[in-house]
Amino acid sequence: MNDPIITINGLNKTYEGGFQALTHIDLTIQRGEIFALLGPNGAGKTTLISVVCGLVNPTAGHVLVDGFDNITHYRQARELIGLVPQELTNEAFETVWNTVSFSRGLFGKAPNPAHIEKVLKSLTLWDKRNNRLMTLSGGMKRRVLIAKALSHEPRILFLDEPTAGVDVELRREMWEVVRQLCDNGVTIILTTHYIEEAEEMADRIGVINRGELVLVEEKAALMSKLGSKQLTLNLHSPLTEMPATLQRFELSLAAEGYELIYTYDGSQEEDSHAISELLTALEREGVTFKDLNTRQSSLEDIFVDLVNPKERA
Ligand SMILES: Nc1ncnc2c1ncn2[C@@H]1O[C@H](COP(=O)(O)OP(=O)(O)OP(=O)(O)O)[C@@H](O)[C@H]1O
Repeated sequence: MNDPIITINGLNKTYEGGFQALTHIDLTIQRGEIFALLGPNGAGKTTLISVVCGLVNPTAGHVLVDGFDNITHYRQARELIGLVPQELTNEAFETVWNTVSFSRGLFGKAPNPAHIEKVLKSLTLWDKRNNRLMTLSGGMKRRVLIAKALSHEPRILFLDEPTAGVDVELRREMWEVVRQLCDNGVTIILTTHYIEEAEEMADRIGVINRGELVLVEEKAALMSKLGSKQLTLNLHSPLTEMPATLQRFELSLAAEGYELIYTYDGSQEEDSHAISELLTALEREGVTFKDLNTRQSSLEDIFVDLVNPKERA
């Protein structure tokens, strides 16, 4: 698939005061995908989407939105984008219908009640269309923000931390809404610091840390790399070095020699043979253990390694 809808080239952002929030970001978003931008607090996620949406000026670099430069052709580029901000900023006394219709007007689009109706129905807000926003639950308020962002029929939707601070049920509901939008042909870019959210939702994942994009990969490829497993044996007595007869196995020592760690590809048939061979070799060598456990590496391991490499060293 190579049908870019957003192309970001050499983007830098230094805020007044000298803080560099983005460092040379190159990124292409494909039409129709769900792209998750994953990063810890303060990594630069909001800055990046604000630059792409034309709300913050870059210090250097370019952004093309479906071929339109987002500065020289701001209006055309912006019209293609819907942005769901992080904070709930709704007009408390306004009705759902009026708020969403008004948002459409802000883009200079002629009223289109049929479109507003479709959006409200798709977000199960139709029954609430005459309710004032202050009377809605938190989940409904979030859906109103999405409805506002979709009111002018954008082809790309940015969701900035769509599920920050919401409960599990509402998170699942938001995921479902996002999936449906994607099924309707809207390209989705969401920021999150929940690994689970990126894992659940995204076709591709980009990891941003301290203003740098440190990884961009198809989720499926990333997950297949995560197949590796670790078997940890807690030894009775520590090993100071690896016995020669064990060197053919992929072993390492930890916890001052009290832990023997065997790393293997959990998806292979041969692995089970290798494990029994290892256990036999240990017995011959007189290496005994009091406990053992296995674990599978996760996206979280990769994320922690990328974002904080020293922590796990
Ligand atoms: N207007 C500004 N002036 C100066 N520094 C700013 C400004 N806006 C953001 N920053 C700084 O830029 C860095 C990146 O902020 P940004 O909001 O983009 O991060 P984020 O990844 O979205 O974080 P979070 O997950 O907490 O929302 C932070 O260190 C922040 O303090």
